[in-house]
Amino acid sequence: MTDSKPIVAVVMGSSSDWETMKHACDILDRFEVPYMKQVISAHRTPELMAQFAHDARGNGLHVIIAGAGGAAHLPGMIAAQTTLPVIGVPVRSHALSGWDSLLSIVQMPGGIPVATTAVGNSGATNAGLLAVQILSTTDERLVTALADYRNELKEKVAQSNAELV
Ligand SMILES: Nc1c(C(=O)O)ncn1[C@@H]1O[C@H](COP(=O)(O)O)[C@@H](O)[C@H]1O
Repeated sequence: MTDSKPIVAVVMGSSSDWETMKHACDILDRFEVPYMKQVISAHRTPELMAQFAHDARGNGLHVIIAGAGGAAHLPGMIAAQTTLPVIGVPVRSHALSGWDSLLSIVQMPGGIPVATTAVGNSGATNAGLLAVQILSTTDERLVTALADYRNELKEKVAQSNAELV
């Protein structure tokens, strides 16, 4: 994380979600996007969640990434209280392998969107990338950095094909 004022927040329902949510932070680190990370729970800390959501735009945030598992109400409840874009990451649950997390996040009522990713680590990676892509609409440095990232993906595929023969 850089020392600049955070423009992305990565929040999660429990510290047990960190193993997943760190993948979003890895992307933000790579693209040198300043971010904050915090455990906030709609269930366990409802007042903190409401305060965070209400203050988010005024505090300079541009995008919120919210990860939660099980009855994953956190992304939707934050989205209900801010007009910033909210990206929801369904964390894989033990009991139901993340189906519960996914369905809790994805089925938002019309009017209050949450951009929902895939379950688990690659979902968190994509949440980080989607945040960077949103920020890139007003930041040319990120446009170039995203193009470099896509080229690296192509090179990795070419490399894996070279190793197949
Ligand atoms: N889904 C939520 C919310 C919420 O949505 O506000 N708060 C905690 N949790 C989830 O409970 C799971 C188990 O948490 P613990 O490991 O702390 O028992 C975590 O995946 C967390 O995201």
